[in-house]
Amino acid sequence: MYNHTYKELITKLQVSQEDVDFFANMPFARPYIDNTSLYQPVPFVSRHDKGDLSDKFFNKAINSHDTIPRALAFMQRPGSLHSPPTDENGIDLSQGAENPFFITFCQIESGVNGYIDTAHGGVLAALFDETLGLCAESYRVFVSEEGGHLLTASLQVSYRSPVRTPSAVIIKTWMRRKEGRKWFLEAQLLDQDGLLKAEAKSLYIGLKSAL
Ligand SMILES: CCCCCCCCCC(=O)SCCNC(=O)CCNC(=O)[C@H](O)C(C)(C)COP(=O)(O)OP(=O)(O)OC[C@H]1O[C@@H](n2cnc3c(N)ncnc32)[C@H](O)[C@@H]1OP(=O)(O)O
Repeated sequence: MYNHTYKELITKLQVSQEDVDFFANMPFARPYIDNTSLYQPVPFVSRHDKGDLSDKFFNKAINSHDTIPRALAFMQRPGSLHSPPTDENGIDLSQGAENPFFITFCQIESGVNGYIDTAHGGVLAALFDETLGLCAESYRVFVSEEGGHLLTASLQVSYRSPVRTPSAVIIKTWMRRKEGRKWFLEAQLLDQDGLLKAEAKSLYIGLKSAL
């Protein structure tokens, strides 16, 4: 999977100041970038070239001026999240659409179009999968402190309204519940005006042994 652990990568890689400055000009992103925010910018690990053949889809194929030139990730500041409150079904009550655990902002250009001026649904599914995967990995590392990599077992996307290009979007992701090796997560993709564009539900499964 990687020659480094996710914890090493998210701790050591740098957040691009250019990406922060780019999204800081957008009103819908500013509350997350503000110093008083409950969120902190974290490296979008899969956008970084690690000198090997991992993450090529995100750090090369869709990392160009006419595809997805900018992507910026945020995570809830760790601290109050250990042993988060759960209900009788194991649902994490500390997270949801109003208080997602992991967020990404993406600038989407016409190089990922399907129809004219419209982002391809497969690319939106990939953005969901990656952000949900990073959410699950970050939760695993910083909250539940468990070992073992997670793989996508299923991803269900509901497309509510076309995503126009070029445009900037926010993808909010959160942990729903955990059952043994099975991690259930949810997500929303919204435009700059806060309109819901797509929703997703995913299942990640912790590997029994290393890849
Ligand atoms: C590190 C930073 C990067 C983070 C971002 C990453 C995001 C992108 C991640 C990916 O895109 S990964 C690539 C796409 N995914 C794959 O290639 C996974 C291919 N599938 C597999 O390798 C295996 O099917 C898998 C590891 C997911 C599960 O195999 P296991 O042998 O470990 O599972 P097992 O068959 O023992 O099932 C365990 C439980 O999960 C359930 N399950 C397994 N697959 C399922 C499925 N597809 N849908 C629903 N349930 C499923 C299964 O029923 C069972 O439930 P119960 O415990 O309740 O009985």
